[in-house]
Amino acid sequence: MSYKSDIEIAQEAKMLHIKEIAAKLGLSEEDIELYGDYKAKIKLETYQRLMEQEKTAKLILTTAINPTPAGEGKSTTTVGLGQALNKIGKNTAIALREPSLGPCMGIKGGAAGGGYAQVVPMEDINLHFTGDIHAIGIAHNLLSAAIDNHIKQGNELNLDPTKINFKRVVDMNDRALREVVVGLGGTVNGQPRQDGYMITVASEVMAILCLAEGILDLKERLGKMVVAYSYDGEAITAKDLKVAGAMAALLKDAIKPNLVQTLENTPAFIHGGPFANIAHGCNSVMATKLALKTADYVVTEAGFGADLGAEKFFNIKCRFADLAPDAVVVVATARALKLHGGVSKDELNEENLSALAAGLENLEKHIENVQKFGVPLVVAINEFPTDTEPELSLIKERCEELGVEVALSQVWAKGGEGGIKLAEKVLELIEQPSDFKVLYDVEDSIEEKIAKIATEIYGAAKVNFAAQAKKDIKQLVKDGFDKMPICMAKTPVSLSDNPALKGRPMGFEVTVRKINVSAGAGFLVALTGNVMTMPGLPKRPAAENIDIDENGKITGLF
Ligand SMILES: Nc1ncnc2c1ncn2[C@@H]1O[C@H](COP(=O)(O)OP(=O)(O)O)[C@@H](O)[C@H]1O
Ligand SMILES: O=COP(=O)(O)O
Repeated sequence: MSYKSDIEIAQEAKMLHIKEIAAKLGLSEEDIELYGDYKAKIKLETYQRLMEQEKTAKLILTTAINPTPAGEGKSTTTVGLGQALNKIGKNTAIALREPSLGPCMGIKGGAAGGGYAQVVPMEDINLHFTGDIHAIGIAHNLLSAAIDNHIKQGNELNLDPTKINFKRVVDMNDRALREVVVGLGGTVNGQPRQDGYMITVASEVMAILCLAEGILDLKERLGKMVVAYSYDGEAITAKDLKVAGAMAALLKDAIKPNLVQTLENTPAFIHGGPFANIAHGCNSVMATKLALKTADYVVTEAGFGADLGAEKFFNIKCRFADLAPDAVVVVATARALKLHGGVSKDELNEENLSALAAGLENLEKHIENVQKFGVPLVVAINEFPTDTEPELSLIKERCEELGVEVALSQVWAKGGEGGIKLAEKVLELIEQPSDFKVLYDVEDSIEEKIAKIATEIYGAAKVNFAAQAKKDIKQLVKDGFDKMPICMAKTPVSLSDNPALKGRPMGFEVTVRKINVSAGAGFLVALTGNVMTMPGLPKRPAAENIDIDENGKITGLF
């Protein structure tokens, strides 16, 4: 059976003018800054005014099991559930992250949902959108330039060029930039040193934009960014380099959340785009709080599986922003469960009940993990065209055996109509008490916090700290940075730090090789495995399928 592509469906959308979408949320034309007819930013003064209101909506988080590289449908389910709730008369908004151009041009494709559950205009959203990620990149690279310029201009801060832990960024998957040498060409060009590039969404500036609540908070956080150490081991910050103000100025528009709509005209706040394997993987606090103040129900998502995005949503975003989710949707797919049951990537479309049954252990662990945070949950079986009835029934039956709510979600194929059963289950859950609690106390030691996440959420038997990680901990304690939440940098395809361990690995050990401080974001990043901060393009990049005609119509973007 042939299906319309995402972009074909999106280009047929009957969009309302963004003023009408804003009006659905009680926002007037004075509250928004138009970016054409279908995109807008919310003014900061509107944000401040709304934050003074008592009202707050019910908050639903969409997470998933450990995904295949293509993703299992969190964004799609978030959009579809938002559409379904509106279809049954609930005033609902969604809050998503904005796509990075790297995956768009690489393997993943867009992050605007899929099928009949997409945000639109998807070409704009997936390409430059309102320029936020470009602004984040240039603010980040201003700081990089300031570091090398400081060394060139006399190095008053006694900065040790071998202790710069701040790479440059670009919003593209470009493995050739992972390790570079800068400052070549003689002293006129500065002092040669090894450097490298990360993908922009891995920048701490992105995390800061997603956690800040206004310009002054943004500027203060930017100033706290630790970018290097002096020869006598003192932390050197963006404020020491005197560029925090300029960085904040470059972000004056990026800090404002974006408003667009879904295919069924559900309001969608899209703002910030950190990945969940190398950063905290959640859209901005400001966008989420705007949605909570203007709608009655808010559906938001966190990246990759519940061991990454959801864990960080609970332990970092909710902790900092004083949020308490009322329900969680755990997206599961037959294809990902078969992968966890041992099926190879190119056989995922064939029915395999024994592999599916084996792979269900991954879903079971994620169910247990979400339950540790005290929030009611429902499993959404995201139906793919290749799924068979026996496969879908097997997943449903296991959930029922576990005493867990479960609903078949057909939002990709049917839009909101395909999510009504899921929406009804979510509404039932929301009536139950939610006893949300974080997993650890920030006052615990760094080792204890990391061990808690690895053993409780991943199922690890033990955590090993490499020599460098132990050195990092000593420095972090000396600098007073040890009482912060932890942002684990780990592979998304396994509960463990080993991509090869599928299903529900047991008895494994997690090794933390390095720990960086994101002092502006307010968390520590614990690096495991060989997590890439600069992905590479695949053999056949998605970019090869993208084109534009003489009328500006884009094709091949998915
Ligand atoms: N039920 C489905 N059937 C077919 N394709 C789907 C379905 N759900 C999602 N997709 C596609 O899979 C990819 C990943 O979906 P997405 O919602 O972005 O996942 P995630 O947010 O978990 O990464 C997208 O290309 C999307 O169009
Ligand atoms: O950070 C990763 O996000 P997705 O799960 O949406 O790819």
